[in-house]
Amino acid sequence: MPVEEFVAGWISGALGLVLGHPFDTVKVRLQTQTTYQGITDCMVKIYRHESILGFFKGMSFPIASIAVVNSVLFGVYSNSLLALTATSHRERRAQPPSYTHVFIAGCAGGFMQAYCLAPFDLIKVRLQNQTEPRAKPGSPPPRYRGPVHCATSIFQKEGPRGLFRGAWALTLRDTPTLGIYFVTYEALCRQGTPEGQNPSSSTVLVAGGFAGITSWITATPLDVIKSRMQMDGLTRKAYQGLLDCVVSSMRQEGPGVFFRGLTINSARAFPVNAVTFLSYEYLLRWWG
Ligand SMILES: C[N+](C)(C)CCCC[C@H](N)C(=O)O
Repeated sequence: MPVEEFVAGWISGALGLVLGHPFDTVKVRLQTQTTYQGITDCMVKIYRHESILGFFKGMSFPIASIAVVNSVLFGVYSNSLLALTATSHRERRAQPPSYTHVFIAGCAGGFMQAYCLAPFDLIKVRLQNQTEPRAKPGSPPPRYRGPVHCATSIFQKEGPRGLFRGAWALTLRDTPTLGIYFVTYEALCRQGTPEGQNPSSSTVLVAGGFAGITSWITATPLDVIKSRMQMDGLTRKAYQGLLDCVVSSMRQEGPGVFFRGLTINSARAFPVNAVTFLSYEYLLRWWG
């Protein structure tokens, strides 16, 4: 099994992640808290109360976990294509796989990475939702002191299954939308590149950026549900399950609730995925 794809997936994912984390914090807050009027209000409040560090809450853990998550996504994707089409990544420019194969391989990668991502994403969301300023003398300490403390408290209070809270919503969110992600990337790359050649850097940046946007647009409704399920059970249990979360969110807040965080998700998705695909392509070319 070729491993370059796993390593390239990890490095490129980490680069994209740092760039996109501040957007991600704003998004999670908008989706799960009602105290903010919109993106700007949320950004100003985070900055005032929590300083610039507020935007980077919960980042150290995703950086570590992206090693697993992105390498699983890209590694499984590329190896599934190898199984489906019998072509390695080097041969795929000359013999491009069909979009159906790209979609299936993308879904396979998405499904596998969702399970690895679930506990890490849960911890990220819980930490991002802590609004207490850091280390202010006299103020009550936040519920979780950091990622490890967060993981152990969830484990103790909610059991091992607690670490997989929201995992179903996450799998449903990621399986089809990562299929869409790779299909968009491939389609845009092919359109901007003469046959048989490697796409140029600018083509890769644009194709990667739009792949991120289309994938996030389609993922946002389930992203809202996923974040809410992950926060559920912290103080009291509000939802009976995934469907109940969909129905009660819709009843209480109207259909617009499913698009919370869409603008910020898209704004974040372009740079993050442009950088992810550019570094992924270059690392693979560099390794021959
Ligand atoms: C499928 N879904 C849109 C949910 C995620 C796509 C992940 C791509 C990239 N790691 C990012 O964080 O943007």
